[in-house]
Amino acid sequence: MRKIYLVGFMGCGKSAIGRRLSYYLKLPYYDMDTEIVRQQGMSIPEIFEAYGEERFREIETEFLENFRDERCIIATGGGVAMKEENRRIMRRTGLVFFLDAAFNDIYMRIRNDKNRPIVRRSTREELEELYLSRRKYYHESAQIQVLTEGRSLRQIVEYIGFQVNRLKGDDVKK
Ligand SMILES: Nc1ncnc2c1ncn2[C@@H]1O[C@H](COP(=O)(O)OP(=O)(O)O)[C@@H](O)[C@H]1O
Ligand SMILES: O=C(O)C1=C[C@@H](OP(=O)(O)O)[C@@H](O)[C@H](O)C1
Ligand SMILES: [Mg+2]
Repeated sequence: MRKIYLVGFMGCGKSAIGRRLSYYLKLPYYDMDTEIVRQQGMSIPEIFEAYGEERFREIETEFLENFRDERCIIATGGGVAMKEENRRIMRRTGLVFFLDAAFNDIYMRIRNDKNRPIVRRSTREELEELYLSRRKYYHESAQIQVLTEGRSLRQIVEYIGFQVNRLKGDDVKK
């Protein structure tokens, strides 16, 4: 059962695109953060505060391991692709898209967001450093890179939809 995973840095559009792609491809959609918040009965900042980031990372892996075998779209959180185990699970069970966006655009979108604890605790410089250090892992996890700069959500959805249909049933590089 092949899933469609969206990976990339905070604010690259995983959640917004996942939701729209779900209508476009007529597939169920799940946002990992939303699912984890529901499971835990706490917001993301509350989980970070109460259990620490490490425990949040374990919860993410547990989610990927245990999620039902269903053809669906999953928007990951921006840190999910950092763990080798997570990358392995995603590539084994689906097609992974890296939504690549420019740091300046990302920063404008996330800088005032109170719901992202990493943004709250970091300076712009620290976030840019994190953005640069994480790129390698987004590349490693994804079979397909999507350049989103200067593109509307609709254009990105249509492009991903096209790639999904093109690759249907094909064996992509694991
Ligand atoms: N290509 C884009 N064009 C316009 N707005 C975008 C684009 N990508 C993301 N956004 C907007 O940026 C904000 C953050 O996106 P979001 O989907 O929450 O990112 P992520 O889930 O990757 O952290 C949302 O308001 C979203 O609509
Ligand atoms: O990049 C990260 O480490 C995180 C990204 C967030 O998801 P988004 O990428 O949807 O913002 C959320 O999982 C959490 O705040 C940690
Ligand atoms: Mg999101």
